[in-house]
Amino acid sequence: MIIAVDGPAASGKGTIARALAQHYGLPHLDTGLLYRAVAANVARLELDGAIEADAVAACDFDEALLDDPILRSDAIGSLASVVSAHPLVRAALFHRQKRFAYQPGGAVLDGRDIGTVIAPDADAKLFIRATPNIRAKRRHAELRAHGSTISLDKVLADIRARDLRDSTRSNAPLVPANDAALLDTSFLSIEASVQRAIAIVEARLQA
Ligand SMILES: Nc1ncnc2c1ncn2[C@@H]1O[C@H](COP(=O)(O)OP(=O)(O)OP(=O)(O)O)[C@@H](O)[C@H]1O
Ligand SMILES: Nc1ccn([C@@H]2O[C@H](COP(=O)(O)O)[C@@H](O)[C@H]2O)c(=O)n1
Repeated sequence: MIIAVDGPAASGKGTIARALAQHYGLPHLDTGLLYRAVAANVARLELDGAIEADAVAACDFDEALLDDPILRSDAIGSLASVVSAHPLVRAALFHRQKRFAYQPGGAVLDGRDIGTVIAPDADAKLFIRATPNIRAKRRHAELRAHGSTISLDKVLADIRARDLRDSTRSNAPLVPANDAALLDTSFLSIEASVQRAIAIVEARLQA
């Protein structure tokens, strides 16, 4: 079974995807981490992420980078959204994601284009939403808990900029797949969001 979980920054898709993976005993891939690793590599090599050739040169990153806490920073999230707009960067990461999705037994993937591009025939597709203000508050609390001193206003501005960039790029934009179930977590607890997500998957499996 393949479960695709998409949605904008800090909507809760990763939290839900991890819980679904645990519930169904499936492996999980946070595809945003791959783009964040490219961004961190761009920064490390002092390249310009807005230049496609520079971003492509950073796609060959060390696997250990995926565990580096630097990937969780707000700045790397924003740079990831810049490098991810380049078609050749998306092409460089495409097969890895596809292989993960179509491995024997299935998988859960979360990102921006899982239901539309990576696994268009996924058994269940969820598109997770929450208001920008609520997403910013959640992400701000998370960053602060990890020692960041970033302001809530800056987090909100970055989330709005990222939403715009991710949803208006020409290649694999952030849009719900036609057959995705929409789940707004704005006024749901994590527990309630996960229960709704499981109910959606169950309904899809029985359809
Ligand atoms: N329903 C919820 N209620 C309160 N907090 C939540 C809820 N869902 C997620 N969170 C918290 O919000 C933050 C962002 O959630 P999460 O990392 O799952 O979002 P995401 O969409 O995967 O973000 P990213 O943009 O990094 O991919 C985390 O700190 C998480 O614990
Ligand atoms: N399937 C994906 C996943 C992510 N991106 C881009 O990466 C940025 C960081 O992603 P997070 O999920 O870790 O926030 C995101 O803003 C997207 O630009 C993507 O394009 N496709």
